[in-house]
Amino acid sequence: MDNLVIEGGLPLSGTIRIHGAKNAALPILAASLLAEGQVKIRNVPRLLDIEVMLDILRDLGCKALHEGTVVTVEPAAAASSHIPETLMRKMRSSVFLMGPLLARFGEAQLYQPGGCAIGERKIDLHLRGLAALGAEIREKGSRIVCKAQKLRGAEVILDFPSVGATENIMMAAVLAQGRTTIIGAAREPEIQDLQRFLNEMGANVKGAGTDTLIIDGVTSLRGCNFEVIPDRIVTGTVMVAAAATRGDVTLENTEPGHLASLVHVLRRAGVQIDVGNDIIKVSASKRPVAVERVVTSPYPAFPTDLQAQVMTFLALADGVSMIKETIFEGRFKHVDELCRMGADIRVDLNHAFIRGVPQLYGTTVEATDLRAGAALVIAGLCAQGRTVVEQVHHIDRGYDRIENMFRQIGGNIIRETNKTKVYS
Ligand SMILES: CC(=O)N[C@H]1[C@@H](OP(=O)(O)OP(=O)(O)OC[C@H]2O[C@@H](n3ccc(=O)[nH]c3=O)[C@H](O)[C@@H]2O)O[C@H](CO)[C@@H](O)[C@@H]1O
Ligand SMILES: C=C(OP(=O)(O)O)C(=O)O
Repeated sequence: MDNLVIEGGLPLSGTIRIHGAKNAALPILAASLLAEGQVKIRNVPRLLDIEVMLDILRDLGCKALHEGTVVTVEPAAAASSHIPETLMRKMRSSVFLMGPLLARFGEAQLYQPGGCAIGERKIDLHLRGLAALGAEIREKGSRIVCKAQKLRGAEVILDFPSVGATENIMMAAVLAQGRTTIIGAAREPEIQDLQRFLNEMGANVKGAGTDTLIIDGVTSLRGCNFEVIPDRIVTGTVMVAAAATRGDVTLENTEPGHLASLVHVLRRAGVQIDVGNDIIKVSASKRPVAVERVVTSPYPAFPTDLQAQVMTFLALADGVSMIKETIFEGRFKHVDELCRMGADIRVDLNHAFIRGVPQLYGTTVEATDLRAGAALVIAGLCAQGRTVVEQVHHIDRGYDRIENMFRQIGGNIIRETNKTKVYS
C-alpha cells in the first residue's frame, strides 16, 4: 500500500504541462470497439482506470497497447461480448462498454460496475436509453444481459443529464438503424470529445455541447487517429493547489474555456488568473476571501469533481463559505479528514459550511475517493508540518503520479511504497 508524504508550507511555482483527460479517454477507448480498423489515440494519460479499460478490451479479444501516451487498439480481433465481474467491479467506467458491445455484437453480458463510493450511482438511465433503442435487458443480481437483433434509432429523453448515460446511448446509436435524438443530454466537454472521435471514425453525430444530440446511424465505422483533450479536472486541481499555497504557476496544454466556473470562483476569492490560448497562469500572494456560495451542477456549472479541492482552498479563506453538492449524495467524505488537519467545516445534508482558518496542520489522513484524495494532497501542501495521505490507489485512478506533478512545481511530496521512498 502506497502513502504520499508531504512537507507542507511551500508556495508552488513554475510551469507544468497537463495530461490528457481520463473522462474523455475512457469512453473513447470503449468506443474504439466499434471500429473495423486500427484506432490510434494520443494524449492518453497513464492512469489505473485507463489500464483497467485496456485490460477489459484485451479480455474481449482486442489488441491494445499503451506506449508513452499513445494507445493503439486493434478492435477487429474482439470475439467476446462478456465482461467478467472482477473487471467490471474495478471501476465505474467499465459500464461504457455496454453500448459498444451491444452495437457490435448485438449482445452485452456484464455486471454492475464498481467505482468510488461517492453515492449510489445507479445505471437506470443507461439501461432505459438502450432499451429505447430496442435492447432487451435482463438483470439478475448484479448480472446484466442486454440483447438486440438490430438497434433502431429512437427518441431518448434523459430525466437528468447523466454524462455516462449520454455517452453509452451515443455509442450504441452510431450503428443503429435510423435517427436517434437524445433530449436532455449532458453537455460536458468530454461528450464533445466523444462526438469528435465517433465522427472521425465515420459516424454522424451532431449537437454535442447542447442538450440535444442527433445521431444518424451508419453501417460501419473505420479506424482513426485521434488526440484526447486536456484533463480539465487535473487542470483545476493544479490551479486550486497553486492558489491555496499562494504560489505562482503556469499551466500548459489546457482548455481555459472548460474551466470558466472555477476561474470565476477563484477570482472572487482574490486569486489572479490570466488566460491565454492554451495557457492558464495562477498567482496568489495573500489569504483568499471566503466565497459565499459554490454549487456543483452539470456543465457548464461548477464541477462536482473539483468540489473537494475547492473546499480545501476555502478552508483557508478569510470568512465563511458555503458549498452545495447537488450531483453525488456521498461526496463530503473529505470533510472529516480536513477537520482532522484543523479545518472548521460543518455539514448539513448536501451543504458544507466552511469557516476559514488561518492554518492547517499535517497529520495522517485517508483518501476515501479520487478527488477527496486530491483535496487532501492540496491540504498537505498548504499545511504546517508533515501530512501522510493513505489509500493512494484512489488518487492513481485520475492523476498520473500526482507526487511527480506537484514536485515539478516545487511541492515537497514523495511516495512511500512498502516503506521505500520513491522520488521519480
Ligand atoms: C468517467 C466519467 O466521465 N466520470 C464522470 C461522470 O460520471 P457519471 O457518468 O457516472 O456521472 P453521471 O452524470 O451519470 O451521474 C450524475 C448523477 O446522476 C445519477 N445517475 C446517473 C446515471 C443513471 O443511470 N442514473 C442516475 O441516477 C448518479 O447517481 C449521479 O447522482 O460524470 C460525473 C458528473 O459530472 C463526474 O463526477 C465523473 O467524474
Ligand atoms: C468520480 C470520478 O470518476 P468516475 O466516474 O470514474 O468514478 C472522477 O473522475 O472524479
